[in-house]
Amino acid sequence: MTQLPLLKVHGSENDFYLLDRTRLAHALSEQELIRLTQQICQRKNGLLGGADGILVVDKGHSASSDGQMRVINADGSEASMCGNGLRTVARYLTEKLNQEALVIETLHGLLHTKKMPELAVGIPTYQVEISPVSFSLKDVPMITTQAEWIHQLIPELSETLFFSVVAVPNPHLIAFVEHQTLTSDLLQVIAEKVNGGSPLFPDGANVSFVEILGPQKIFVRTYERGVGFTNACGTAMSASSLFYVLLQQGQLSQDILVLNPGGMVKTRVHQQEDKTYTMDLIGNATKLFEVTLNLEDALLGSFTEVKQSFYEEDAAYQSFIQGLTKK
Ligand SMILES: N[C@@H](CCC[C@H](N)C(=O)O)C(=O)O
Repeated sequence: MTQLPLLKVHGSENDFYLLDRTRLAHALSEQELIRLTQQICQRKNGLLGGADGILVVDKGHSASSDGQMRVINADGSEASMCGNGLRTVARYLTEKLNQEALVIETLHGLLHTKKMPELAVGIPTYQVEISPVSFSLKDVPMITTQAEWIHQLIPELSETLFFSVVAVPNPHLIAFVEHQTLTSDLLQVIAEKVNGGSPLFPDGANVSFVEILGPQKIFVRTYERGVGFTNACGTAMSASSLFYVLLQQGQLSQDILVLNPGGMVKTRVHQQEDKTYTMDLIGNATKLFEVTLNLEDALLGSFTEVKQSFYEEDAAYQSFIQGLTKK
């Protein structure tokens, strides 16, 4: 019997099982990892309410990294980045290595993370770098003769919404909308087209609607590739902040308050000397519980012999988000 220790975490209630590969006696194969993710993440029949994905922590390959994060979406596909997930991995490695600033290896690069002052009492808070940012449609990919797609109609998706497309480095489609549209079914309809074999988006993409709430204050609702509706998507909130600065009234290098169905984060958009952009994403990194599974059972979708221990810290996050005003 192979024991599998997992830690359940969330960032703005975008929830994950964190799996530290360095703690495993049995090296998981890629097939086992995908199967495990598909089994435990199911919302109905998965492990203790399921999850949006698995964050796999490992030693980094690069000598300048403090560790590595891989992101497996609930459907078993691999994502190049996960902003909310990276905050929780930053916390995990910060506590493990006793080091407040880290460099974490992701599929497309080394990203800086650091422990920050708490957003509110009892809420562990971390800042992560969102980069590299590319407007090139080759990096999304989006199949069209254009090089970039900024604030333009995509008639195959909608006759009225203007979309902007970016890779940060995972792919995002962003549209600024009115409140009524934000809460309508349209986001799901469009995201299902984008992720349902669209010839324009062969790898699918994350799709977000953004409502401007006031100066430096937006609300982002996201339908994630490989997951579906999520409480929050860190890279989507960062991409939305970028277009808020480029297309609306947002200010470079100033805090933007980003509300989402799972709470809030802060972002900052920076332009570097070489004219490229990077974003800071700042928010909670909350531990929910630890659980030990029997791997063979879990691969078959059976979670009857789990051992659990709970953290109490989510209560502080829940009372914090109760007090957030959305307008
Ligand atoms: N929730 C994440 C993004 C996860 C990956 C996404 N589903 C993809 O396939 O690109 C975040 O916080 O950024």
